[in-house]
Amino acid sequence: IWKNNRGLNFRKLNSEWICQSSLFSCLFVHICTCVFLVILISLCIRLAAVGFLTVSSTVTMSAPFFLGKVIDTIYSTGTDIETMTASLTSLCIMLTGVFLCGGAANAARVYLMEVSGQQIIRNLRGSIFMSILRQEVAFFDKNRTGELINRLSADSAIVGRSITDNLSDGLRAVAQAVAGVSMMFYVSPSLASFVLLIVPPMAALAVIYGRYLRSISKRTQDALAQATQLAEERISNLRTVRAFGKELSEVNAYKQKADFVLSLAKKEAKMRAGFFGVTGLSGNLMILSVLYKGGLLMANHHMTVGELSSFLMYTFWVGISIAGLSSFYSELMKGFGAGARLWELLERKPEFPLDEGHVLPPEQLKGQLEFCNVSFAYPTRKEAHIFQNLNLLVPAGTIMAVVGPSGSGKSSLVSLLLRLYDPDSGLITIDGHDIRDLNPYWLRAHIGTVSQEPVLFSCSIRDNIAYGATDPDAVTTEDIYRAAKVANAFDFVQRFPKGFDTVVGEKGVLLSGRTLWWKSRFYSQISNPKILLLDEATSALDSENESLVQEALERLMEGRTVVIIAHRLSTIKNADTVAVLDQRQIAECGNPTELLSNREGQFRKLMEKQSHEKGKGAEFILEPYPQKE
Ligand SMILES: Nc1ncnc2c1ncn2[C@@H]1O[C@H](COP(=O)(O)OP(=O)(O)OP(=O)(O)O)[C@@H](O)[C@H]1O
Repeated sequence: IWKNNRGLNFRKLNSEWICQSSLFSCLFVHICTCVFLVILISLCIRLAAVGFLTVSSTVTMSAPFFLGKVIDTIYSTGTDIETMTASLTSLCIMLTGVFLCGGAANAARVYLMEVSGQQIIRNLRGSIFMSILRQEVAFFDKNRTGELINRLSADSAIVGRSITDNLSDGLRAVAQAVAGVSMMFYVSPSLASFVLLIVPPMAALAVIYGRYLRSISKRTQDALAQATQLAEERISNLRTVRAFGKELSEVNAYKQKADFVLSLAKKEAKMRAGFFGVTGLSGNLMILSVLYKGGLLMANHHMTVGELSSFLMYTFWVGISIAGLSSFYSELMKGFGAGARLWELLERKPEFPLDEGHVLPPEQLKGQLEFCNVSFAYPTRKEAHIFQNLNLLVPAGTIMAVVGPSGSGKSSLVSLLLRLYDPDSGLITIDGHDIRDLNPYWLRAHIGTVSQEPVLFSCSIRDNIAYGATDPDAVTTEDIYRAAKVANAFDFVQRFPKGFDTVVGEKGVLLSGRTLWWKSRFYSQISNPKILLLDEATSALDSENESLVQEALERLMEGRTVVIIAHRLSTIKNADTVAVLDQRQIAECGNPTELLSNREGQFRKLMEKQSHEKGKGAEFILEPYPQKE
């Protein structure tokens, strides 16, 4: 306002504007404060965890030094029982206090790391889920559901664990190894240099092992994703599996996939066993060499018994830390292996961004649809062209029926209009605007679809209906009842004991099959779209339901641009125009009665074929074909 209205008289600003702007600034400040606090708290949690880690590691690593002092006290005080008791008591009381602090710090560290680890996994899963849902439809043609679910659940858990709990344990092992080695040098530099000769060969072994583990972990997660993919597909299509009696062969197929996972796990186990065997052996060799060389140093009075004991304990601790480090390294490499695909998924930019850089058309939508020289092939089957230079115009407010043989591309037209795919060349426009320039959310909100395979989510019928609205929370019960009445389904749903609160099962199977799927999907046209795409809308209905739905459809089609994709005469009887799809183009387009009167025409032949299939003669088509008034 300051920039654009320099001549603005501030006295003229009304109090409502001032109230609103101060409300917005308050809200803005509140949001900023909340975000800042959340960041501060999570930072504090991590800092506190690191603090507790430092305290617990310092206490742990100082223990051998003080225990060595206790031993030396025992030796130096000789046989004077009273002095020894006094010295030992004070030393032990002091050390018990220190150890208590160390124990408490360790418990706090484990708790904090566990909590922040779970937070990281939650955030990771949220980001992956968002990244999956943002991808274009063609991505889901190439990547199967089961595989993606495996990435979301199993892979993210492995990656999360490897960078949280594991990282905390790894940091602790590093801190303790560094402190232990330093103390070993402090207690006896010559003994330390001798013992640590074993480290370089162990490090080389660890690098080789890490590389192997990383690649095998990637292969294992891929194999697991394939097994999950098979299971997901078969479980979600259980009725087909049961109908063909394929349970046993499917179990065998799954077992084969699981066997492959097992064989990879066995390879990993062999490698792990070898590595941990070698690290265990080297730990014992270190202890042995300490005793050997340390014994000699003691004999030459270069070391006291307390120093040797401290050194021995440090060697134990360093050994344990190295074992911890190798398991940290293994888990980290496993995490990297499992994470490779996750990063790909997180990094992947969808081919059509959901909302960036798009505009809303300035004027009110009328609903004219046009395909201009459209050529298209599915990204997974680039060689099979679905359309080549296809042209089609659907004037605003008219009803166009698209017919054609199976596989001619009728449903593909709908997919292109919804911008689930982009054409390879040519233009698709709505009111003259290229749909690629329009905001996809806006586009889909103004196009209502009733698809061949409508799906219900496993929640109440009420929630399923509200799902179609732009803001489901704003949908009132009256809106839901109205949508159901328009769809001729109000009485039908009210007959359920819980009415609109009836929870439907997976894919709506708790209700009476496909009839309800279709109807319920239809309720979701609650957003009152200007353009309706009906894909095989009534193909799954019995005659009673078909007439109910037909009646509802007729009511709904009023004043909208409608594209009906159907084979049936009954479903296209209201059409103003019929377009026949064949050979990747529109073969015929015109008034249905005129098209039917052409005996050599494609539409006539299609309809004749259908009426013969129904056991009726060709006359059937011409005689009762309803004339639109
Ligand atoms: N996602 C996809 N990926 C690759 N090919 C596809 C995809 N969807 C459909 N097809 C293929 O595109 C062609 C046209 O399919 P489409 O479903 O549009 O035809 P249709 O005329 O609606 O068929 P029907 O009447 O049998 O439903 C078919 O050969 C089909 O196998």
